Amino acid sequence: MDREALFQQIKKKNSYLCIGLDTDLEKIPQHLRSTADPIFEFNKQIIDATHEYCVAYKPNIAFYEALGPKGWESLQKTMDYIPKGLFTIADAKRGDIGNTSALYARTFFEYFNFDSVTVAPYMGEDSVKPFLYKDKWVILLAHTSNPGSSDFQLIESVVTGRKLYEEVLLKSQRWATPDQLMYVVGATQAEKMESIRAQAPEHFFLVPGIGAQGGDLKMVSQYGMNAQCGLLVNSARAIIYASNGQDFAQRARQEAVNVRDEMARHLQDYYK
Ligand SMILES: O=C(O)c1cc(=O)[nH]c(=O)n1[C@@H]1O[C@H](COP(=O)(O)O)[C@@H](O)[C@H]1O
Repeated sequence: MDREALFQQIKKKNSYLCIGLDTDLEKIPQHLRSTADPIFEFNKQIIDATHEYCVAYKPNIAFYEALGPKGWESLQKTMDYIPKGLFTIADAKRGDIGNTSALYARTFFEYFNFDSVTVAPYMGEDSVKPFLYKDKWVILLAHTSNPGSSDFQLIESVVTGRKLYEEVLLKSQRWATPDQLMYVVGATQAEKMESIRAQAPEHFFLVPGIGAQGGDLKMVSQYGMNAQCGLLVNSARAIIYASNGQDFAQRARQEAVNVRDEMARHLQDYYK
């Protein structure tokens, strides 16, 4: 899916919500656990209940690979089930020497047919470039949402005066256009959103960290939006585990509607 098509989806649905399919056997409702494929059954019902209110789904690969071959099978079935027109993100945080990255890219783009994959920039250009496929996206970690993000990402270069995440933003823009490259910017970094947006004015940002991690959707939207929206804001646990009873899908839908309604207001404010 290209940038314009993504923007059209956002406008059509009045939403830039990405739902994280971080599906954990320990957390899904009891009544699903005896089904043949509880992970897929859960995802299927979540997708049915929420797909009208979001523009993207992001399965975090850890939840699937932890289950071995059965987990990969649940992932494949989930990918086949996600309706056409929704953007898909393999949250795999990969990146290795070139020939290995090329195989990771093949896994997620060719085998599973994801639109995008999250990639760690630490190993540099030759580890990222194999993920640059026609009509696919690299989503590069820039400033992440977790407490440890300050360990390395905020280290300032004595040569350039820039922080490491700022170097990532600056240098990687030479590797790919905003039609192929997005950045991960944590919602918990909302106070830096304005300056990050200034450093990457055109790119889409994948913004995880609202909901369970307490990030601020209003600030993210106010400072992060650009002319093509430029935001995919992710929420996983707060939506998919809104209830662990029989009503889990209905409650997930209600949470998704609530986030969508707030997003619709932010879009209206920006484009008025
Ligand atoms: O790349 C990511 O998606 C990601 C980057 C980041 O900085 N922080 C972050 O939480 N994530 C992912 O986003 C999801 C957040 O889930 P919730 O906190 O449950 O909404 C998890 O799958 C994380 O792995």
